[in-house]
Amino acid sequence: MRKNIVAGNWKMNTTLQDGQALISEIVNMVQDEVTGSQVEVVVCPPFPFLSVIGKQLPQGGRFHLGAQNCHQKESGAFTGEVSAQMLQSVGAEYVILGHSERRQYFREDDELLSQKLKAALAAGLKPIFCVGESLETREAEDTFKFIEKQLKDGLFHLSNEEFDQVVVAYEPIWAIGTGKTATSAQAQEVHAFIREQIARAYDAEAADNTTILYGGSANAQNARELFSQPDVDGGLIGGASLKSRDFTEIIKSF
Ligand SMILES: O=C(CO)COP(=O)(O)O
Repeated sequence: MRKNIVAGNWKMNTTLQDGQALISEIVNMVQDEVTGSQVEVVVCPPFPFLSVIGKQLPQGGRFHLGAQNCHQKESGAFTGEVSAQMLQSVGAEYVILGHSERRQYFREDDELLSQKLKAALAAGLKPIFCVGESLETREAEDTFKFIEKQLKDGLFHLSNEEFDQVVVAYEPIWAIGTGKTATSAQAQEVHAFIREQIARAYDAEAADNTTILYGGSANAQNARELFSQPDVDGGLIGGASLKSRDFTEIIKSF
């Protein structure tokens, strides 16, 4: 079902102690200040903190725990890796897959991401599947073609039932960590396009029910404008999710 979600991707930041202090501030501020709106908050700390941070989140409310990656296999001799089932067992409900940093630095391609998606879904996790073009692709006016291919090759192999569990995040690479946010019109244009592709691959109902988040230099100043767009259902926030006041303001932007 389509929801409003603000997700914080901490990436490889904080110590456990700093992360605990951050989340306790966020929880307090959100509980004091965010009233009425149904926005769901997903916190995605690094693997070693998941269990501890998860326990700090008020249960049964708007807060949910997410991970930033998972391995494609259920278990076995894969030293240093973390399975979807492990994440589920420590309380994660979501997992980010296909982030451009993983595609770029860890060479995750559509084939591997398809396997990771299957593994996440089999473990009962909800994937937050990221797509997004580089500056070069945008300047060559190939954005739509590129996004269409990422969706087709990485995501649309899922069955209707599987796809129901997926949140899509549009993260233009040129906007990530750069301070260059997509304008609300640029975001809306691509979000509407993604929804159209979902309607084609599945049906209108699936398209209407899919939550599509925007990510890339979203902050307390621009969130309201971005979230006011009809096809922008929330944000996947990097840098600003590490500052309790900024993150709370973004949550309040609905
Ligand atoms: O990559 C992002 C979230 O996954 C966005 O990062 P920034 O908000 O730091 O640009």
